[in-house]
Amino acid sequence: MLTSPSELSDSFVSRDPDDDSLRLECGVFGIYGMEDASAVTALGLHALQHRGQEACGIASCDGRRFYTERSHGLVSDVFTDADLIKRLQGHASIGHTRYSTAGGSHLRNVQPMFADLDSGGIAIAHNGNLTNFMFLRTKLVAEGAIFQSTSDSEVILHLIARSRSIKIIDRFIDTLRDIEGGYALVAITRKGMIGARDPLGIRPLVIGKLGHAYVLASETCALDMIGAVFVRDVEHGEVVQIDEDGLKSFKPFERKAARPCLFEYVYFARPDSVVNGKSIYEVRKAMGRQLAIEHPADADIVVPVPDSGVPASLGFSEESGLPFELGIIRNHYVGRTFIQPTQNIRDLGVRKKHSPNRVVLEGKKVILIDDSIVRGTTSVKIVRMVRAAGAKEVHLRSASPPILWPDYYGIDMPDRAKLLAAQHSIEEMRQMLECDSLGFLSVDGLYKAMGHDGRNNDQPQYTDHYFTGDYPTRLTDKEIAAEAEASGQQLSLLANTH
Ligand SMILES: O=P(O)(O)OC[C@H]1O[C@H](OP(=O)(O)OP(=O)(O)O)[C@H](O)[C@@H]1O
Ligand SMILES: NC(=O)CC[C@H](N)C(=O)O
Ligand SMILES: [Mg+2]
Repeated sequence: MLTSPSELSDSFVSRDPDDDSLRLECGVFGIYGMEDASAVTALGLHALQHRGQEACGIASCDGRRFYTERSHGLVSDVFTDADLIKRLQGHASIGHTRYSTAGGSHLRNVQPMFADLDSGGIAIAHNGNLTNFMFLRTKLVAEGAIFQSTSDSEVILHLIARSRSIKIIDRFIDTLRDIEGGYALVAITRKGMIGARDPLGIRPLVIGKLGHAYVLASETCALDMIGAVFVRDVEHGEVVQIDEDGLKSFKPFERKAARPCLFEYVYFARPDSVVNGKSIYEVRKAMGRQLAIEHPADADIVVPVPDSGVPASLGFSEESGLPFELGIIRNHYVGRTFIQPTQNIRDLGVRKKHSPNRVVLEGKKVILIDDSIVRGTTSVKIVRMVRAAGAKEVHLRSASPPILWPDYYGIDMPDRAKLLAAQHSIEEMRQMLECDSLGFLSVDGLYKAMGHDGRNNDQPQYTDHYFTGDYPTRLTDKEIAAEAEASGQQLSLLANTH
């Protein structure tokens, strides 16, 4: 008998049991008008690897036929050989690095996804998460649609296929009118490339140029990687169509103020990227400076929890005048499939990702800075480790506010029951994390670091729902999820595909 978990729990992804940290989302890349476009895409995906390490894929088109390759694993493991351009031919190509947020970690959910339309083929790659995907999928299946995956992104293909509009761009726009949530999309057809960003600009997408070729990418670091110049961000709610006549822009939605995701700035984006005109590195340093103003401590050194705690620690050190020291060393070669056969080995495994630098820590009063505390798993390990290495005091600081609410727009966050700050007071957390003091950047402080006077509560400049519970869109699926779960509804009876 075929059995599978319901789609609600199909977002299962095998994790290293010690790896409870926040997970990434996805990266998208596209290039149109370049010979051997797939090779450039592979390069671009290398720069977007930090956004998703579960799987990756590339699709290309030579104007007539489409070619795709999708696989589990890292870009450097999957797209290695020189034959790539023979297998994935053409002047147009898109790529994806995935960390699943809807649909499990199965090969059938890996992107780009391809569909044959009556008007020709289309391949699509999606970063983000649709908040009404269950609703749409249920409706489509009732109408006879046959889904090949359990990913939210496939809904987009079905809607494009069913649109009655003639031109592909209109079919695309019809689809965007039906979907809710966060998305940065890139797609190729036989004639060109399309890019789109959700009406609030929750997920990022930029436009670049490499010679005459147009490039679309989640982050500017992918443009830097291939030597492309940055042209501009795709605007919130904007759809761009790129073909041999150049780039056309469409703004099909009722104009709303943008609300990009603050977590891109706190954690996701690479420090060398510029997102919506702001340097990630600079704003993270500013978060650290603001944190030093809000939560100073009588200490000797400022130590980052690498990697993403580093820029904030530099800012904290600058503002406080305390020296910045690398008191914890991060091992970059730790695989995520480490198998721990016994508890003993598991305990040793605590050090596999981070190790204390005893020379720096011994006898010191340490300010330990991380960008965020989600479940607290990283923090408790590291505080203990720093103390065991001889630190006299450990003052833990988070360069973002307490995370109280989960995300539904493409970030894999645990539900409220597992979010440390949603369950405990600051003092309770301090005790659980075994630190001498604990401080979080305030919400207004975070907005100040982003260059504002504070949060504009009437019209927040960003989406900050994980800190405030103020979700910027409808959460249609969440509303129907409880009902679906109660009735034991399953999206797919196919247990897995390899
Ligand atoms: O409270 P927790 O549930 O442990 O999650 C929070 C941690 O997860 C993230 O780091 P991660 O290890 O994912 O990546 P990084 O090396 O880029 O900082 C984040 O930077 C925190 O360190
Ligand atoms: N995190 C993401 O952006 C993932 C994209 C899409 N929701 C998927 O699960 O494949
Ligand atoms: Mg970290």
